[in-house]
Amino acid sequence: MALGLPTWERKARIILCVLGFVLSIYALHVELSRESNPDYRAMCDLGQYVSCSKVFTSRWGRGFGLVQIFVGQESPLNQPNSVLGIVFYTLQLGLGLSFSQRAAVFLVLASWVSVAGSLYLASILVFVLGDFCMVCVSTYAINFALLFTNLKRRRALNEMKEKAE
Ligand SMILES: C/C(=C\C[C@@]12O[C@]1(C)C(=O)c1ccccc1C2=O)CCC[C@H](C)CCC[C@H](C)CCCC(C)C
Repeated sequence: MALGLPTWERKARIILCVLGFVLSIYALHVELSRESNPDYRAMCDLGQYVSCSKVFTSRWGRGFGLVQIFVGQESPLNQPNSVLGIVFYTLQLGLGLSFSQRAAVFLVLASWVSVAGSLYLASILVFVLGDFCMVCVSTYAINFALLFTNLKRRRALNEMKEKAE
């Protein structure tokens, strides 16, 4: 079954998804800790302009700062970005282990959305918050690498299908 799929693809996916998942959990932990205690200092708070908790608790840290325009800040729909990240990496890992062609197409699409989201969040980071958030930048790198992995995978699955016909 796995014939034709590059062997590194599965390994790369597992590593990237686990990393992204752990970083998202950590971001969620920092955000919730900081919200309940303003004096909380996270490991990734290294200075005034290198502060992750400042970024996570900003208005862009929930629903990309966009959801609250439509539903209000306190709405249950306005979840932290990291919750979306947890869902995203879980899907990427779960569906990525199946050999379904349709799943592969969905993974590529979701990956493009995450890269667009990363570019958006990166520009907020640089131009609005003026902060360097290492956890954020790491997740952008993971999202780019995951897109590359997903594109490779879709191509390989397509070639397998053509050979079978
Ligand atoms: C920890 C993480 C992102 C980091 C961060 O978001 C954080 C936490 C944040 O508070 C923040 C504030 C201000 C500027 C930048 C930032 C961020 O950088 C994970 C998201 C990863 C990725 C950007 C998720 C993309 C999900 C897609 C929308 C998927 C859609 C597909 C669906 C079918 C599930």
